[in-house]
Amino acid sequence: MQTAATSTFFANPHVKHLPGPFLRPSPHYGALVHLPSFRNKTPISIAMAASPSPPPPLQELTITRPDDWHLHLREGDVLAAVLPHSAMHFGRAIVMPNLKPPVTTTARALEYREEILRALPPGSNFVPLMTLYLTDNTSPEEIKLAKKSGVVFAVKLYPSGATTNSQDGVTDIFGKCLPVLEEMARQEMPLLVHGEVTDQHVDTFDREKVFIEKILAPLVQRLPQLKIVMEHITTMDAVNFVESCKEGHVAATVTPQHLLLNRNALFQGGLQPHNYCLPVLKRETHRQAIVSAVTSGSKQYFLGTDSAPHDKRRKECSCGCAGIYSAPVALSLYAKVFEQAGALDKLEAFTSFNGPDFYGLPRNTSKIVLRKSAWKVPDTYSYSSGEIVPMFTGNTLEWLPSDQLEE
Ligand SMILES: NC(=O)N[C@@H](CC(=O)O)C(=O)O
Ligand SMILES: [Zn+2]
Ligand SMILES: [Zn+2]
Repeated sequence: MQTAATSTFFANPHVKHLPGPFLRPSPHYGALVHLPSFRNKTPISIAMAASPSPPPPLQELTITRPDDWHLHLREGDVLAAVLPHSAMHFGRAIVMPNLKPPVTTTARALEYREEILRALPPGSNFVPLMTLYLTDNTSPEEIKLAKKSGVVFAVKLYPSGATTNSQDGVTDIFGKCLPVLEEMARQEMPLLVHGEVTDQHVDTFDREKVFIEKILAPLVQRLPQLKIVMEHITTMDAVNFVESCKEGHVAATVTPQHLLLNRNALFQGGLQPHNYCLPVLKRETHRQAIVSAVTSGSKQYFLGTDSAPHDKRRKECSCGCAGIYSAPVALSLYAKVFEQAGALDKLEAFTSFNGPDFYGLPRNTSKIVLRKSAWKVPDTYSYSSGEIVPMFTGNTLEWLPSDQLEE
């Protein structure tokens, strides 16, 4: 048992009564399930435990193929290792630009896009949606180029020092970036925000709330036409802020960890580096506010895993880095959250409609199936220079996503 939240992880008072034409018995329960093998890219089989008797109702859920609106793919051997996990189930992903060095120009975004396309498994239709990393020196001209390229879909604001590879980020948004932001508003290029202040005097757990007060609220006032996505929201304050803004202008992505875990998960039985991400997990009341918000059916929230792979050695050390690798488990976990809230009928809008609608992109036309079928998360995924530990490592999850259905 890894976290506080897992104690209720499989308790599910709603599932027997779920309505909806998309739910039907699955013939696959209790069979061998196929999981991707990281090392050799061929499927491996994991034998599942026999179901207790009487077995629970068997179900499957068919939804429009989801997209991931916040994803870290990295480069080189890590990219090659993690990309298949996203490409298997997601149609598109907004790819974060916080590489070393960061993706600050359209020319670099085009190169990075090519590298991603080359690393895709054969036959994959996955589409990377590229982003630029905003700096104090980004020019309005660069925004025009980005828009014209047709492959850059957003610009990312990292307050300098706020998170992984943010040292080249913005030091003074109002002092240095207003002309660029005005150009983005003109070009309808969304601003994606890591919403935390970096002032060391501000308590870590308050950094999102203070960012909203000091930066985000004044920014929305100043540039009401700029589309803004508050990424990976973690607090009730963020929910209240998003909902105080106009639908279609301000939205938020939500990660599986901020829906399923509270800050106890960082300390459960000892320090848990694989539950450490930024913004850091918050107290239970905040988690509940976020769950209520995303399961309400509001169009202002959409799926963004913030899947952020780091080598095991860089997580399990004296100064571990921030980021949770969730790509292989994210869809199972989102389904779990909506199921626990009795809101599985709202899952598809969150995973597959609200994101493209906000970005002004078409929704995917193909479908995927989520089967109510237990599967075990691998302990680690090996790659050529190390290992990556996934979220909920070694745990058994339900809602196994299956391959693409015909269009
Ligand atoms: N979320 C994280 O904890 N880490 C992300 C950066 C980010 O999204 O802030 C990473 O790139 O590792
Ligand atoms: Zn971030
Ligand atoms: Zn991120």
